[in-house]
Amino acid sequence: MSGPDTQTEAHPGGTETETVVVLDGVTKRYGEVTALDGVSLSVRHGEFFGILGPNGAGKTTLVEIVEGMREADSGSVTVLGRSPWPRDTALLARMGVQTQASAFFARLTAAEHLRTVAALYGMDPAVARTALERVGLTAKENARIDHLSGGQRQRLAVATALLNEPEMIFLDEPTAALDPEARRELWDLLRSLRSEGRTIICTTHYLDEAEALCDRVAIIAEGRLVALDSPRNLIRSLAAPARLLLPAADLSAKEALALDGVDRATVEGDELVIETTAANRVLTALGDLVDISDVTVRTATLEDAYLKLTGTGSEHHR
Ligand SMILES: Nc1ncnc2c1ncn2[C@@H]1O[C@H](COP(=O)(O)OP(=O)(O)OP(=O)(O)O)[C@@H](O)[C@H]1O
Repeated sequence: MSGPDTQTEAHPGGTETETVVVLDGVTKRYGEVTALDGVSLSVRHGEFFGILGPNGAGKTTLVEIVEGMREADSGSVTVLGRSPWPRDTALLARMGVQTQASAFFARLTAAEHLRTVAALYGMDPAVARTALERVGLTAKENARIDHLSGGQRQRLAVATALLNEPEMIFLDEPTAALDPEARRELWDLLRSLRSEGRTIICTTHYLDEAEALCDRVAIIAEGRLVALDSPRNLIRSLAAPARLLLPAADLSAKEALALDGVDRATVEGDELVIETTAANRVLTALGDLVDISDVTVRTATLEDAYLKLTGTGSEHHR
């Protein structure tokens, strides 16, 4: 369905996808600092779109311009077919912005907090109940916010973005400071929001999160868009090698290097680390030489791609 508020984008396969956000040459300066430097990108309807980048890269500035909270110095911005600046209340009603957990009314209960936020935005306070149900917090509706766990508080933060049943949701580091179990539970919730057909724009510092959730990821460094693709394509386009790990006692680096397809072989502690872009071929060859159950395969991750693109860190981490 292509309504009057959306634009369509032709794809090589011939299909057309609705585009809900279009940025063209967006630049933003704060005095001497160029926070965004000619960023052009588009976000498709219904996608989970990640924005990644080192601290100070310009992510918040980018999201705030899309939300209509900041004005770009130059370039054009279209959201759901409209300009977000100057603030457009009809557009705001179609967006949900996750409030930061630190912005909560800490002494209120979860339900009171949501009713207060709803009232602030002129919504019926009854929407609080639906939002609490949606994030699985009904049992905690009467619990004070300062008595909630970190995961419950983050769910409440997501609930604030759902009060107006928005078409687009903006999330800002939704799983910051959560333990692994709480993160995974929140990921399930976020996936279910996406499966309802909502478009989600999410900043994160966690590469595993982007890999697990995002359809596409924009990587921003020093105000510029350095990559935009699916996590899988980003990993593939950089041809980051897979690493095969096995006990150093099983095979020497020299023997490994003699195998077809091995790019590098180094001993790290008591492990032999083999790098290859032909993991299947090398594994087959290793099967004749060592007990294959001793071999651990680590395929390239978004983190490999990210470190290469942003020029930070070591390429040889695991
Ligand atoms: N209101 C402001 N006034 C002046 N400089 C600002 C302002 N907001 C951001 N900046 C600067 O603009 C640049 C981009 O900041 P921004 O907050 O957009 O980055 P970010 O990628 O969101 O960073 P982080 O991951 O640390 O939140 C930084 O150099 C920052 O110091």
